[in-house]
Amino acid sequence: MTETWLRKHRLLYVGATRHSLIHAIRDGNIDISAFKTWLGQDYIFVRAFVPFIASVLIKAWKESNDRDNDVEVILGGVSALNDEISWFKKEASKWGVQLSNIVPQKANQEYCRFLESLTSPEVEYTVAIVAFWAIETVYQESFAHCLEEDSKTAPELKETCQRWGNQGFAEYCNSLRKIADRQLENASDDAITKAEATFLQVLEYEVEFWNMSHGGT
Ligand SMILES: Cc1ncc(CN)c(N)n1
Repeated sequence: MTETWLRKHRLLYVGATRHSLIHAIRDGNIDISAFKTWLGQDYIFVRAFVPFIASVLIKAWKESNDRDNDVEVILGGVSALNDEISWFKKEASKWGVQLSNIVPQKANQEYCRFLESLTSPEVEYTVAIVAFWAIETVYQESFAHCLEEDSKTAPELKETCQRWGNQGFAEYCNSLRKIADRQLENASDDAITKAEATFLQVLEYEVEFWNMSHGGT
C-alpha cells in the first residue's frame, strides 16, 4: 500500500524530500540564517513529537501482537528522539541559537497541533503508524540526499545530515514502513482512506515546515 501511495503522490513526496533548503545544504550554498531558523523551529517540533510517539507506543502495545515487535521498533524511535533532543541543545549552542527564546512560527504551530490531534485514542493505530512512518521517512530521505557521493555539503553540516541520513535510521524507517503496510493490509476501507489522507497531510506539513526557514510563516 505505501508503495502505491508513494507512486500516486510522487510530486508531493518529492516536494517534501527534495525541498530547496535540502538542495541548498547539498549544494553547499545554504544561508546559515535559514539553517539556524530550521534548527530552532525543529527543536520545538521534536518536543511536541514526544507525546505523539508515546501515544503511538500505547496504541502498539494495545493492538499489536508480541511476535510482531512493534513496541520494540517504536521504543527504538523513543531512544532516537531522546538523543535528538540532546543533540539539538548541543547544536544550538554551537551555532549561538538561544532555544529558550524561540517562538514557534505558524506552520510549526499548525504541525504540532496536527500531531496532538493524532494522539487521541480515537485515532486508529493504522492511521497513527502511517503518520509516524511518513514523518520519520521525510527526514531520512531528505538528509540522506545531502550525504550522497556527489554532494557538496559543508563539513559543519555533515553531522546534522548523518543524524537522519545514516543507515541505522534508514533501517528503522523501513521497520516502521513494514508495520504500516501490515496494518494497512488488515484495515477497513475507512481506515485506509483516513490513513492516506493523513499521509498527504504529513507531506504538506513537512513542505510548510521547510518553507519557514525561507521566511515562510
Ligand atoms: C519537521 C520534522 N519532521 C521529522 C523529523 C524527524 N524526527 C523532525 N525532527 N522534524
